[in-house]
Amino acid sequence: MTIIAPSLLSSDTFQLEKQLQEIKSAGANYLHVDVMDGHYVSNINFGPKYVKDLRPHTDLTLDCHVMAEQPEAIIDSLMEAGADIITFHPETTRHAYRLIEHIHEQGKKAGIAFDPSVAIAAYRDLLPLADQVLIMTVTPGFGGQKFIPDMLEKVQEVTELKAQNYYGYDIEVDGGINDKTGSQCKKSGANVLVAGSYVFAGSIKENIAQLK
Ligand SMILES: O=C(CO)[C@@H](O)[C@H](O)COP(=O)(O)O
Repeated sequence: MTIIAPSLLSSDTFQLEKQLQEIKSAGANYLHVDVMDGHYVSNINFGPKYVKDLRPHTDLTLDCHVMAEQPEAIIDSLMEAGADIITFHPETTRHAYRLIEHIHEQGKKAGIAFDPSVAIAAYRDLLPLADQVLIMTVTPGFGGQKFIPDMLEKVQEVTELKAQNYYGYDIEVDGGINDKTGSQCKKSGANVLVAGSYVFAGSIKENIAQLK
């Protein structure tokens, strides 16, 4: 089954309640929430307060992608606010292994995210612990960017490592995902598709059906 994770970044804040219902009835599974700090990436958007406010309005899995330096400073607040999955970039913290353990101790799922410039080999030792591996298919920071086809090799690499070692992680892709690139990613092994601009432009129902 393909898990569909519409990205909150592309939603219309003033239509959010309606759009949350639309994505849910169209079959979305997660709501992907980008948490940015203006340092690791140059954009700033949602934080723990937003996640806390959002939580009573949706039963979709809140899939928080933390794009921040020293993610340990914000992760506890996100988990307390109701985040279900916390994914961070391992190069942003000194003790990534410990941080995954800490997320698990709070009963949450932990993901590791790979910027297009970061090799899987650099964080190979984290793979057995991860519930989710996020392959960024654009440089993180903004919605509406063009998919980087070379990242399909990275998706294949984590797919092979998963099969060879019986790892349990989901493989998520994020950035420039639409019906065509989503299909390529699925063929390469991805089972979680994050999509922002594609889902929220036009008919949410049809767009999610295409992704599925
Ligand atoms: O993490 C990010 C951007 O850094 C994403 O989650 C975007 O929100 C994806 O937007 P589209 O590329 O699908 O428009």
